[in-house]
Amino acid sequence: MFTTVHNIPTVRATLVLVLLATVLIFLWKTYCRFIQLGNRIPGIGVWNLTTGLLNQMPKNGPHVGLLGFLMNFVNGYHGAPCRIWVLSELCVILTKPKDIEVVLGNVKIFKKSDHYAMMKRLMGQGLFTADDFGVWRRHRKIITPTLHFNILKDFVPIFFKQATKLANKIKDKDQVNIFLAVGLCTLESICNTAMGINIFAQDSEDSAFLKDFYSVLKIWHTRMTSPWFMLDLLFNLSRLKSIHDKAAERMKCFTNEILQLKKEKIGANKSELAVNNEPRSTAFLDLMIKKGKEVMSDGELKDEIITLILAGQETTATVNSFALIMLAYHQNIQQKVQEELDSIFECRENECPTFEDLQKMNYLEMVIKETLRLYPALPLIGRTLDEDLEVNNIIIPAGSSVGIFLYGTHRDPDLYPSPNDFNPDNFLPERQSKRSNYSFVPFGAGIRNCIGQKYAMIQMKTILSTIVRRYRVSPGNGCPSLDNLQVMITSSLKPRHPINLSFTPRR
Ligand code: HEM
Repeated sequence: MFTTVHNIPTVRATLVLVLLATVLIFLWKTYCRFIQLGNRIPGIGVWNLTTGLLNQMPKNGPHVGLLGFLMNFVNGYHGAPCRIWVLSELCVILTKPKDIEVVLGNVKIFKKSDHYAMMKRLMGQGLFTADDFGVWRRHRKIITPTLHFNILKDFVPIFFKQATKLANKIKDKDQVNIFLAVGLCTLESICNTAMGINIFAQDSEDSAFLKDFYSVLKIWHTRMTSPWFMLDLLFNLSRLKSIHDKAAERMKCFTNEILQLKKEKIGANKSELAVNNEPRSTAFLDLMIKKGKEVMSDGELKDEIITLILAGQETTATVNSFALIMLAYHQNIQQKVQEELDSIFECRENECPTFEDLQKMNYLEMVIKETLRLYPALPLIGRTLDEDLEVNNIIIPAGSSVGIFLYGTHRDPDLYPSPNDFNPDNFLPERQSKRSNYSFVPFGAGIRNCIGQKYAMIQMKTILSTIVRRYRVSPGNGCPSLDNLQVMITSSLKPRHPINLSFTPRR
C-alpha cells in the first residue's frame, strides 16, 4: 500500500515524459519530412540574410534588387517550380500558368504568406490581409456590391475632376515627375470614392493624412529593399518601427473620425452623408455603414477603408504612370490612342467621358493591359500552405510558402513572343483567346482575386484619356532611352529612379 501511493508521482512523471517524447518524435519526424520534401525541389538556400541575400540582388540591368534576383532565379530553372530556403522557411516560386492554376484555382488555399505581415500591421483583418476565413467571407459579401458597375459609373466624374486637376498642373511645368504627380491624383480619387472626402492632395502637400500615407509607404519601401529590415526582430528594434506605428495610428484615427461623422449623419437621418461639403452618397464607406450596420464593427470598417485606400492608390498610380511612360516612348502607339479618342469625343473637347465613351476605348484598354503585363503593380503574390500540395509532380509540404511570380509569367517567351517589348497587339482578342487565363494575372485569380479590378479599369481609362486628349506625351530629361529604365519591387513595382515626362498641349 505504502509503495503504491509513493509511486503515483513517479508514474505521472513517466507518463508526462513519454508523452513529451512522443510529441517531440512526432515534431522531429514532421520537420525531417518537411526538409526532405523541400530538398527534393530544385533550388537554393539562403543562410545569411544580410550579405547572403544582398550579394545575389542585381544592382544593374533592367530589374534590380529582389525583382532582379527572382528573374534570374526562375530563368535558371526555365520556369519550373523552384525553392528557396530562407533559414528554416521554405518558399517555392511558380511562374507557369498550369502551376499557378493549381494554387490560385484551389479554393482551400486561402492564407496569405508571411510577406504580407508588414501590410497587416496597418490593414489588419481588411480583405487584402485577412487570415480568418469567416471574417473575410462576410466582408467580401458586403463589399462586392459596393463595387458594382452601377456605383462605379457615378465615380467617372470624380476621376475626371482629379484627372483634369492633374492636367492643369502639368500645363505649367517643363518636366513632370510622373509617379509623384499621378500618385497624388490617384490618392485624391480613392479618398473621394472610398470615404467621400477631399484631402486636397493635389492642391497642397500639407495634408497630414497624405504625409502619414507616404511615410508608411516609404518605410515599406525601405523594408523591401533592405534585407535586415525584412526581419521583424531587427525592424522592431529600429527607429523606423515607431515612425511607422505612429503614422499608421494617425491614419486610423483620421479614418475613425470620418466614420463617426458619417454615422452621426446617418443617425440624424440625413440623406446627405458627405463630409467637407463633397456630395458623395455612394462612397464605399457610406454603403458599408448602411449595408453592414449589423455585421461590421467600427474596427472592421476602419480596416476595410484603410485597405481599399492602400490597395487602390499605389496600384493604379503605378499602372497609370507606366502607361504614360510607355506612350511617351512609343509615339506610334500614342498616335493610335489619340486617334481613337478623337473619334470617340469628336468636338466634345475637355468634356467628362460618359460610361459609354469608356466602353468604346478598346485600343486604350489594350494599352493598359499590355502595361499591366510588363509592369504588374504587384509582381509577386504569396500563399501559405496548410496541407501538402502537388504541383507539376512535386510535393510542396504543408507549412511552406508559395510565391506566384507573375512578373516572370508575363515575360515568359513561351507565352509572349518578344516578351520584353511593349506591344498592345498581344491583347487582340484572337491572340488572347489562344492563351491560358493564368498567363495574364495582374489582378490575381481565384477566390482572393482583386475586388477592385473594374474600379481600376474605369479609373485608369478616365485618367489616361483625359491626359492624352490634351497633351502629346514625350520622354523628359534623364531617361533618354527605355534601356535605362530599371524597375524594382518596393511595396509595389516602381522605377529605381524618378522618371520625368514632358507634356506638349495638342491644341
Ligand atoms: C491596377 C490596379 C490594381 C492591381 C494591379 C491590383 C492587383 C491586385 C492583386 C494581384 C490582388 C491579389 C493579391 C493576392 O492574391 O495576394 C489584389 C487584391 C485586392 N485588391 Fe487589387 N489591384 C488593383 C486595384 C485595386 C483597387 C482600385 C482596389 C480597391 C478599390 C483594390 C482592392 C483590392 C483588395 C481589397 C484585394 C484583396 C481581395 C481579397 O483578398 O479578397 N485593388 N489586387
